[in-house]
Amino acid sequence: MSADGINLLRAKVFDKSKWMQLPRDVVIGHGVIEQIPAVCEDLSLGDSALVITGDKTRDIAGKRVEALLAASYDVTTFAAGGGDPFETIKKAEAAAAEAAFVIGVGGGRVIDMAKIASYNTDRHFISVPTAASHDGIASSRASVPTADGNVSLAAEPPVAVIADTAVIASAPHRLLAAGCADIMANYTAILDWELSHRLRGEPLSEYALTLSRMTAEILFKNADLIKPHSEESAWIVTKALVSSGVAMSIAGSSRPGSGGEHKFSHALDRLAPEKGLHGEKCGIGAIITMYLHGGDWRGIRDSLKKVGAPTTPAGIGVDDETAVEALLAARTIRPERFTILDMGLTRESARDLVKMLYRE
Ligand SMILES: NC(=O)C1=CN([C@@H]2O[C@H](COP(=O)(O)OP(=O)(O)OC[C@H]3O[C@@H](n4cnc5c(N)ncnc54)[C@H](OP(=O)(O)O)[C@@H]3O)[C@@H](O)[C@H]2O)C=CC1
Ligand SMILES: O=C(CO)COP(=O)(O)O
Ligand SMILES: [Zn+2]
Repeated sequence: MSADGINLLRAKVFDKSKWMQLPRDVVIGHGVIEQIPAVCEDLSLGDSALVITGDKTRDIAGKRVEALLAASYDVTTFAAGGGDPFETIKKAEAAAAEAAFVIGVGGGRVIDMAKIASYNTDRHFISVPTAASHDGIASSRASVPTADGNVSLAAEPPVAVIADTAVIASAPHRLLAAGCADIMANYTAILDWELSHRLRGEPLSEYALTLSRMTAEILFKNADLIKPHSEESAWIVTKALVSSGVAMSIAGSSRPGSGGEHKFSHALDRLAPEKGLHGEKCGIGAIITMYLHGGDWRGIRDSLKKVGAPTTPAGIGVDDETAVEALLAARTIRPERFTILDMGLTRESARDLVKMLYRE
């Protein structure tokens, strides 16, 4: 099924896509997963819950969420495994239609699936991230891969975020570092947005832009504090990811957090599907787009190194020529989203950039 098809699945009573919807309860800390029943009660969400969770994350936290809710709610589980994402979303929607509210327990893919299923069935959605790997934790957008590159769809923002730092700190450090990289990419995303505003008259939200930049700045300043398997680090990064997601909800688009570096990442999703995490690819892309903007690309590279994120295509097992292809293909993904990569990049200049900027 296509991205257009998925929008047709939605038969809403009213259109909330232009509303600024933000989470009401944000609970971040050690052991807070145990507070899920209290949060559900606080929000009076109804008496039946659908838990959407992943293959690995079900054991990590999904089963615990099911057990905690079972005492007071009718609980059904939907396993969001692999396969065609739109087919899986369609099945998740059928399950969501039978429940009063939806809980997504997992990484970015699972959370996006849960928020689309919630949006298309008008159900409240609770976000329970098992990793601080992406800034979709609290946003009103969902990113779904298609043959033409990722599409960014309007989706249900979480009415609550419950982020247990004990769970998040136990995840492989690579996931946390990817979350840092996804946020550092905000720097170049907003430069692209400003460029498009100046050159093309694209509307700009000062609030969303400022929040996105401030979030990146705070993380940038705290990069030395980000350590593997530390709950303090999990707390710092998760708060930043929530804040970045709120910027997207304010803007009503992913513009504050997604520019040319994200298009590069989406191009790699197609050209080298099994290589690298979303945030890792965005961080690597941001080094080049920051250089092209004439900004502090070394600062981005050094901060990525500090938090333990890769800084070269080789760092995620991608060869230089594939990175060149991805830079060129990036422009064809969501061409309406103007970025620095639309400013005259050639194959020759892409090769020079990859050679110059991706030396260790
Ligand atoms: N909506 C938005 O605004 C945004 C959306 N995104 C989207 O998010 C996705 C990227 O998210 P990301 O989390 O990097 O990737 P995934 O959701 O694909 O997760 C990566 C892997 O990590 C596993 N995992 C998650 N938590 C843990 C844990 N605690 N311990 C061990 N393994 C764990 C997952 O398991 P499992 O198999 O259970 O899933 C999966 O195998 C992309 O699809 C991207 O487009 C990114 C940024 C913003
Ligand atoms: O990843 C995002 C922000 O970090 C948003 O995703 P898109 O690039 O698909 O809009
Ligand atoms: Zn991202």
